[in-house]
Amino acid sequence: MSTLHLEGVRKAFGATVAVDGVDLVVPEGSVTAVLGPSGCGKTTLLRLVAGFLEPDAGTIAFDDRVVAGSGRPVPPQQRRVGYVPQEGALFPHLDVAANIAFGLPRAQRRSARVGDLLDLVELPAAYGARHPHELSGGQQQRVALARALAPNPSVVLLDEPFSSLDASLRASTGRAVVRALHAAGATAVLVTHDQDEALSLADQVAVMRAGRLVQAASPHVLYRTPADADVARFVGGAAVLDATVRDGVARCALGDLLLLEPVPDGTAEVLVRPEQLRLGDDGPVAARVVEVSFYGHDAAVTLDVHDGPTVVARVTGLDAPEAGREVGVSVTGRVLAFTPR
Ligand SMILES: Nc1ncnc2c1ncn2[C@@H]1O[C@H](COP(=O)(O)OP(=O)(O)OP(=O)(O)O)[C@@H](O)[C@H]1O
Repeated sequence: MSTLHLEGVRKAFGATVAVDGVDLVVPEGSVTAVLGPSGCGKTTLLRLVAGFLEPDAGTIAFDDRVVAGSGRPVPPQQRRVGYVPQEGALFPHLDVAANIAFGLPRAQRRSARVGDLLDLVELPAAYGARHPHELSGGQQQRVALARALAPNPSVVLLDEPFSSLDASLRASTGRAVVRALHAAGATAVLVTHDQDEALSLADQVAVMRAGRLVQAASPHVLYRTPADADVARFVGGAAVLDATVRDGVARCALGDLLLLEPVPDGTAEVLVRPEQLRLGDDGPVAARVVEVSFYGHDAAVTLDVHDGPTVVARVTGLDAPEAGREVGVSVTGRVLAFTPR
């Protein structure tokens, strides 16, 4: 496996700049999720790494081996890239073992490697004799990963691999796939527009917007210190409130809040996450509960702050108030402020 380096990578289709000067490093043996809304350039980025497209500018390298951007590009079949598409694209007429072995040199096709790969993706060896239509969608995606890992690729690329699965299968398949990637020591890029998937599965999340890479960081850092208010809103629930900052304190509709990182005095926007809001009778800010989405383990409570905006609090299911109630709101922990650009 290799460390993947992208430097100044650009790709336009006519007047549409799909990928606009992207710099990104995916360290060897780690998983990076590329996260962004539809049309922001995620798939184009993946296709550039795979070699299905050539960049207009910039370089792509696997360790110090430049595969695009300097002289003749290395063709896809010589890049040693494993590709897992949205729906497994398994060969329906071949059994699972033959599907996995397809990517191996002929001499190795009957070796124990197929069994090892089934084991790696946590499927029983007996499944080798099944055909794809005898597997669930999640199992098919695991086979697709096993096939991609079979020839020991330098980099594994996964293009929205769980999007066709229902919610419960998506989470468990995602975890199994990431365990298999880590066990194989794979360097992987996972494209997704699902923030929960990106935060819960990846070592690094790279957020794209309109072709540009806006921030690449660990899930924890991204959630806690997003680069700007738009990233904050895109990654997790967020209330972004107008504020006035003075001496490290932001005054806003939710009271006087301490800042996580200093910003200059003056106008700013502050980020308050739903789980930072506490509801009770004695909170300093008065609000009315307008809606409660109850999920059992927790609940999303929509609040109309008196003389202020509508915000959402996330509380444990046991603490969920009833709609129509008047509550007092307080904010726990420090908040991040963004100054106007
Ligand atoms: N072959 C192409 N010809 C022309 N325009 C293209 C081509 N491929 C992509 N684009 C455009 O480039 C932009 C980025 O597309 P891309 O498929 O990379 O986005 P995406 O983030 O993967 O979107 P989605 O989540 O919907 O798959 C879009 O505006 C798209 O219309």
